[in-house]
This record gives sequence, C-alpha cells and structure tokens, in this order.
Amino acid sequence: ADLTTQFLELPLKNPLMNASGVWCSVASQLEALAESAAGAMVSKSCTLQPRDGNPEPRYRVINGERTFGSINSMGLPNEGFAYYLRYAQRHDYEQKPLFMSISGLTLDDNLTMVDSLKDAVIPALLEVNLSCPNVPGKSQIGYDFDAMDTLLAEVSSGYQRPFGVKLPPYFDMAHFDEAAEILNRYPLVAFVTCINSIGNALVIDIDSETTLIKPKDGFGGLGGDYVLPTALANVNAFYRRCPEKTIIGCGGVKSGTEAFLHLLAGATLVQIGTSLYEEGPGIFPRVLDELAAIMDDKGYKTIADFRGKLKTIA
Ligand SMILES: O=C(O)c1[nH]c(=O)[nH]c(=O)c1Cl
Repeated sequence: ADLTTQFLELPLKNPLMNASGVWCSVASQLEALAESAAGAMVSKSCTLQPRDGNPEPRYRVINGERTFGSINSMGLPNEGFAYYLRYAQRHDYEQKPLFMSISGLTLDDNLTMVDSLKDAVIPALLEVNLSCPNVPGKSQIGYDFDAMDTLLAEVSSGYQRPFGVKLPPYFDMAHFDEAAEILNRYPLVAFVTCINSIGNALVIDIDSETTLIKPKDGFGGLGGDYVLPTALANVNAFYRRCPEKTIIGCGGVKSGTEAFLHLLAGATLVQIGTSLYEEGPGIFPRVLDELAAIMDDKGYKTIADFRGKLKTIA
C-alpha cells in the first residue's frame, strides 16, 4: 500500500503525526518527532510567556485489564512562544511539515503570537487551539461561539494566510451546524483538527476512593479508547459541513484500525495522543505497518481510494 498523502498541497510520506501536547514540549522531544517515522508533527500549544502548568499528578492512564485511555489536567505547561518559534526556525521542513500550536490566555496574546509567526516567514503551519479544558477559570473558546467568531476574524486579518483550528468535541447537531457555519465564513481557516480531549471528566480510584489527578478536584480531559466514537463523529460532521476545508482527525488512535477509521470518516491526517504518550515515537512505524496491512487486505492501493468514503445504511 502507498501511504503517501498531501496536506494543503504539501507532499507527506504518510498521514500520521502526534497530537499537540504529547511528546512535543521540549527540543529533545521535538527532535525525536522530527527523526521519527511520523509524516508531520506539531509542537505543544504555547502561551506568550512560559508556564509551569497545574500541580501533579496531572496526567494518568486509566487501566483495567488493559489501558482504556487517559485523563489530563496539565494546565498548559509550556516553554513559551519564543522557545517554539526558535525550534520552528531551525526545523528541517524537507524532512516533514511542522505545525505550531498556540493557545493564548487572551485574544491579545494570541494576536501577538500570530503577528510574530507571520513576521518570521517560516513554513510552519499554525494550529490555533480553541479547546484547552484545563486552565482553571478559563472556559474553552470552542464552546463560546461569539468568542470563536471574534478570534477567527482577528487571526484571519492579522495572519493573512491559511491556518487551522483545534476544536473541542461537540455532542449536538445544532452545535456542529453552528460551529461549521462560523468556520465556513473564514476561508483562511484551511484545516480543522477534531477533537481535543473530552473535557472535565472525572476518574476515581475505588481502593483509595480518591480522584486520579490533583488539579480541579480531579476533573480533566479524557483521551484514548473512550473518545474514539466521539472523535469519528466530529471528524465526519465537519468533513460533511466544511467541504472546502481539510480535516485532521485526533482521538482514540492506537493502531492501524483507528487510523483507517479516521481516514474513512474524512480525515486527511491522523494525530496520536494517549498511545504516543505511553508508547513513544516507536508507535509510528507500528501503526503505519498496520494501516498498510489493512489497506492491502481491502485492496486499497492509496489513501485516496477510501478517504472520506464512509458508507451509511440506505
Ligand atoms: O492541559 C493542557 O495543557 C491541555 N490538555 C488537553 O487535553 N488539551 C489541551 O489543549 C491542553 Cl492545552
């Protein structure tokens, strides 16, 4: 099977990349991703100034007879925008495309980062995070449609080139419709990454009768197996509603199977979060081999043979 693909006319060796926040917070991790088999990569969502984030424990996998997923309330710990811009300025774009994720604490911070990125004139692709669920006191822009509209208008006029957004999961058809209606009014929004973690879940340990993580009384973003059906729904909902935009799928990918399903649902690229956190960049060749085997079994030579071709029941 031929796993090559394209993203906004850029040729990629394959459709896999990391999810922002996982294995991408410091230079050594970014360099490991650059060396890995991933077709693309994204840096940790950054704020203008460095942040320590929330107190630990703030990330946990949820295990039974196997790992079902993860819960995190990192609180946007990052080295600050200038650090990731410095990495983006020395990244080898021939090796693979680099996305830079920003998640400013204010509209002004986002616009300051966008201006600096525009002036840097580098091929990094901007992913504006509208969906961090874990900064105490900050609600998600993705769930405030007026704030989302304003941010997209301001970033479009400030950046004046294609960019993308990282969306939270939506759970209601009216919300898919309203979010897509806003996105479709901004032609510079070239891609949409669905989904971020399912926010403010609560995982409890029965033996200690205690929450698994410390921040926010144990409320945190859910990832892994738990979120796959919601992730596929959001990928397909925006794939149907935003025909001019490219969809990046994220959520519940741990093998070739889930990567295939995201592509079938309409994703062009597929991000891996929880499973990458647990397995490390060695996950990429494994998932690629599994995806190729599935394609061979089904007689698909290229990703274009099946991408977006999800069938419904007549
Ligand atoms: O707590 C975090 O840092 C975090 N955690 C998430 O699950 N999604 C995000 O976008 C962010 Cl920014």
